[in-house]
Amino acid sequence: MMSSMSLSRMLRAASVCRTMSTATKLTAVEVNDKTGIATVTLSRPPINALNVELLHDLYQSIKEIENNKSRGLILTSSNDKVFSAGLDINEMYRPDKDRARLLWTKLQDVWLALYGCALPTAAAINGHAPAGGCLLATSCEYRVILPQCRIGLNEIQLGLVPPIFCMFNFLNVLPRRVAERALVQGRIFTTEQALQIGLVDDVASSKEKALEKCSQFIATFAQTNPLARSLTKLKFRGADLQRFESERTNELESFLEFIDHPQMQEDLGIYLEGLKKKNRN
Ligand SMILES: CCCCC/C=C/C(=O)SCCNC(=O)CCNC(=O)[C@H](O)C(C)(C)COP(=O)(O)OP(=O)(O)OC[C@H]1O[C@@H](n2cnc3c(N)ncnc32)[C@H](O)[C@@H]1OP(=O)(O)O
Repeated sequence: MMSSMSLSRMLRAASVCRTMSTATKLTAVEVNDKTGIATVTLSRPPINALNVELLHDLYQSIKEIENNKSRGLILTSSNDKVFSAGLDINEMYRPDKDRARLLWTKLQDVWLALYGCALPTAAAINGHAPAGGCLLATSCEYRVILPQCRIGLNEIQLGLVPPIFCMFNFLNVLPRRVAERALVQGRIFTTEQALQIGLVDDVASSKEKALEKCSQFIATFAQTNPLARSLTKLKFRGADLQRFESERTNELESFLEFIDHPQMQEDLGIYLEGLKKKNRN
């Protein structure tokens, strides 16, 4: 039976949170009317693998939140073990070429929207965040992770060359030599290691506490002029955004060329089979 305590807590929560009108299917957007902070929840079971549709919905959600002048954006996952498994490998293995083009373009759009977002952004990393999952988290300004998670940019272990925006994200949060070594080794870090090197800012014992810490980070800007804040952020990130724009077409073509290569297809097939075999054994 529900206690009166939990019922009143639910009623309180219901009165301050509203779902955004155009919330889409694979991302749920909830705005807290008291704080003005919007939470975007990745909701593509089982592991939030980033396919064309999830990337599309995520892009729409970020833009909608930015246009609605929320006070900040928190990114999290509906899965209690996985924040995001990164790009959906099925979109790259024996791909439909038009769809692969769309996948990469949408990944670029999401990076641009999140990395260049005018609002304060934070990630409540409530599960593993390999590859594209880590990319999303490190596009934000602040990260809180849960215990026993794994996070990192392991693209190189799949034979994929990390795109330039992976480099920008790592250079933005890690010392240069740590960033370079992590990328060339395709390192996946434990929660403790991620905290120690500064890949994440804090650790929380539950998703709720992680969300709370993210809200507290965003609240530190309550007295700051929002325009001055966003222009300062863009001054820091502007050179990366400009370089990205000048290389985005080349990066798209190299990605398509890369995944078209027979050896690459063989490697991706083996990797995917390895992931599936793990569950059969
Ligand atoms: C050209 C440069 C590109 C750079 C940009 C980004 C690239 C990428 O993101 S590449 C993707 C790299 N991702 C990974 O290497 C992650 C692989 N997955 C895992 O490590 C784990 O699945 C996990 C830690 C994310 C979750 O572990 P667990 O909770 O134990 O879940 P399972 O491993 O049992 O997975 C469930 C189910 O999902 C399939 N799967 C996992 N990851 C992916 C994926 N990225 N794409 C597609 N499918 C994936 C896995 O095979 C299982 O399938 P079934 O056995 O059929 O249930």
